[in-house]
Amino acid sequence: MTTTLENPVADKIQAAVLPTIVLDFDSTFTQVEALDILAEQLFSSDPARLTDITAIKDLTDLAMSGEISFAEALQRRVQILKPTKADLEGLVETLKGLVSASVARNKEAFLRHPGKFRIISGGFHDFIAPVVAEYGIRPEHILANRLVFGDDGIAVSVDQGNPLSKDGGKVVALQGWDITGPVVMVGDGWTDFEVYKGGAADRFYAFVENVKREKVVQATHGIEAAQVVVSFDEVLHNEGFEGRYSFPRSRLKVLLLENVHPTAIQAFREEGYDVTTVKGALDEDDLIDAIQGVHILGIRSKTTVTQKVLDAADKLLAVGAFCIGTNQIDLKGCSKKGIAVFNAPYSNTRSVVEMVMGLTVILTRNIYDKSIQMHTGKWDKSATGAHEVRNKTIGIIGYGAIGSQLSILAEAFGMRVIYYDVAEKLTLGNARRYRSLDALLAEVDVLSIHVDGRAENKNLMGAAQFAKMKDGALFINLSRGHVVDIDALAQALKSGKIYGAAVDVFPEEPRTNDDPFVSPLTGIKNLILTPHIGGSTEEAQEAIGEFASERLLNFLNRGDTTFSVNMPNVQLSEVEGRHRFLHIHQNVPGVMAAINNIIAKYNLNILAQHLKTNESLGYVIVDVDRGYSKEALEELKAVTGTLKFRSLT
Ligand SMILES: NC(=O)C1=CN([C@@H]2O[C@H](COP(=O)(O)OP(=O)(O)OC[C@H]3O[C@@H](n4cnc5c(N)ncnc54)[C@H](O)[C@@H]3O)[C@@H](O)[C@H]2O)C=CC1
Ligand SMILES: O=C(O)C(=O)COP(=O)(O)O
Repeated sequence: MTTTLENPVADKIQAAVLPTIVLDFDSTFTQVEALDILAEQLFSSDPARLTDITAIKDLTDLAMSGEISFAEALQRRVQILKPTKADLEGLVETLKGLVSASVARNKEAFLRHPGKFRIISGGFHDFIAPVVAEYGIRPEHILANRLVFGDDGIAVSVDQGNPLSKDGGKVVALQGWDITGPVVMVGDGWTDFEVYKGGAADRFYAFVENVKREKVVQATHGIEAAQVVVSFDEVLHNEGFEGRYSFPRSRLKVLLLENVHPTAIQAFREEGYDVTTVKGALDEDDLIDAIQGVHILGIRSKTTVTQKVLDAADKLLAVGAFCIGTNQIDLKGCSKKGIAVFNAPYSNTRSVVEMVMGLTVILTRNIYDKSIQMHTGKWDKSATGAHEVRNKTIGIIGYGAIGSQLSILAEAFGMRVIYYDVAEKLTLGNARRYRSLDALLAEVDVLSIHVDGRAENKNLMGAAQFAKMKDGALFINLSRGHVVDIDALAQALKSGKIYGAAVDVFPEEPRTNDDPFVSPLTGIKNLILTPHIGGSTEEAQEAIGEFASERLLNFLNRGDTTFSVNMPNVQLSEVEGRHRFLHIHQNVPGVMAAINNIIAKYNLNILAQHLKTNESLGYVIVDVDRGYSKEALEELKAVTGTLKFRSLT
C-alpha cells in the first residue's frame, strides 16, 4: 500500500492562473494584534496606565468579533495610544519576531511570487510596511490606514479619507486595486469575511492559527468557497502554490497518548501539525478507532501496537515510543508496512539508575519496612539486618544504556560490580563480566535486572534462578514485567530466600491511574512496589519529549531516519530550494533500477540520491531541482515493492 499525500482541490486549481492572496495583518500575517502590543510597549511600565492596556485589548476584541463598529474602535484606540514615530519603530522590531509560524516557514513562496501576496488591514501602513517588506511585499501592495501626526510628532487620529478607516472599508479598498484573476482573502476577523461576503474576493479562508473567532468560523459553514484553515500551508496547498504535491502540515495528524510531555505537543504544533492528545493508554479496540487518519502515533510503555492496529492504520507514517522500550510495538508489522519506529534510548536512563541506587540503600537498611511500622506507631530502633552497601556485590543482568551507568554509580558507592550480558559490551571501571548467569547469581548480594523487553526474555528469572542465589540476597527489577516469574518471586520472598525486593514493572499493568493494580506481589513484607516510574522524572519526561519529537519531526519534515529502530538510518539535511522524494520499499531486487528509469524517463535533474537497506526494507531518497510532473510521482509510487512514497518541498 502506498500513502498518497495529495490534494484534489490543488490539482483542479493548478491548471488555472495562480490567484492573488490577500492577507489580513493582525493575528494573520503576525500572531498578534499590533495595537495591543503597542499598548503593552507604551504602558506596561507605568502603573497608572495599566488599565489602558486592557481598554485597548477590549476594543480590539469587540471590533474583531464584529460587536462594535470597526471605525469607532480604531479612532478610540489611537486616541488612547497617541504613539510617536519612535514608538512605532520599536513596534516594528517586535512584530518582525512575531510573524505567524506558518507564514514565516513559507517565506520562500512569498519571495518567489512578487505581487501575488498582498496585505489589507485596518491597522497602520506605518508599521505594516517594514514588517512585510522582508517577505517581498511592496508598499503599493498594502492597503492600510495611515496615522495623522500632530506638530509635536504624536499621532492624534486616523486619516479619514482612507476607506479603511470606515466600516466595511476593506471591501471598498480592495475593489480599488483592480486585480486580474481570482482573489483569495485570508484572515481571522469579521472584516476579512466581509471582504468575501461583499464580493471583493472569490474565496475566503478563516485563519485560526493564532485566534479562533467563532462568529467568523460559523460564517464559513455551508459556503463552498470558504473554509477554516489552521495554517497558511493549507492556503498555499489549496491555491496551487509551491509544494502542491507535498501535503500541508496542518492536515497531518499527530496522536499522542499516555501523557506525553508538553514539550512534544508544542514542538509538533509549532511546526504546524494537527495534534490530538489522550491522557492514558488506549486498548486495542479504542486504538483501532483512534488510529484511522493518523499519520504519527506517539505512545509510551502501556500502549500495545498490534498487527490489528497496524491494519487499521490507513495513514500511519511513523510511531514514536516516548520511552526506551519498543517491545509493545509490533516492529516487524511496522516494517512490512514501511512505518518508521523511533524511541528515546537515553533520555530517562539516569532516572532509572538513580532509583535503583536509592532502592538498593533502602532495602539494604530495611528503611521501607521500618517506615511502614512507624506509620502504625511502632518505634523499632535497631541495627539488626541493616547493612552498608559498601563492599557488597551488585550483579547486573543486561549491561546496556542503563546497566552500564548503574555500574558506575554502584562503584562510586563502593560496591563490587559484576554483570552478565548476552552481547559484547565495553566494561566500565572495575566491573567484571561473567559469562555464566548461574555463576553471577551465586555471588550477588543485590541483583538488578536491566535487559531489554524482547519476547525471549520471558521468565528469565524463575524459581530455578532464584534458587541459585545466596540466601538473603536482594532483588530489583526496573526493566520489563514479563522478564520475571512473579509467582516464583513471591515464593522466594515469602520463604526468606530473597530478603527484600523492589519491583517497578509487571506482566500486567493498569492502563491508566484510574484502573486498579492486581498482583500476587501485593502485601508481601520488605517488597517495595512502584507503579512503573523508573523513568518518570520531570527531567526525563521533558528530555524524552524533546528527543522523540525531534526524531519524528526530522522524519516528517526531511525524511531523516537517524535513531529509527526499524528503518535503515539515513541522516538528511533540510529540504531547501529543491524537491525530495522519499521511497520506502521491500528490500527486493530491481527497485532502485525501476526508480532510476522513471527519473531518467522524466528527465529529472538529480541533486542528491541515497539508498540504504536493512534486511527487510530499502529506503531511497532523491533530491531533484524544481519542476517535475505529476505523472512522474504516480510512476514512482507504482514501482513494485513500494510501501510508502512521499514528496517534500
Ligand atoms: N522502569 C522504567 O520506567 C524503565 C524501564 N526501562 C527498561 O529498562 C530496560 C533496559 O533499558 P536499556 O539499558 O536502555 O536497554 P539496552 O537495550 O541499552 O540494554 C539492554 C541490554 O540487555 C542485554 N540483554 C538482553 N537480553 C539479555 C539476556 N537474556 N541476558 C543478558 N543480557 C541481555 C542486551 O544485550 C543489552 O546490552 C529495558 O527493558 C527498558 O525498557 C527503561 C527505562 C525506564
Ligand atoms: O522507557 C521505558 O522503556 C519505560 O519503561 C518507561 O516507560 P513509561 O514512559 O514510563 O511508560
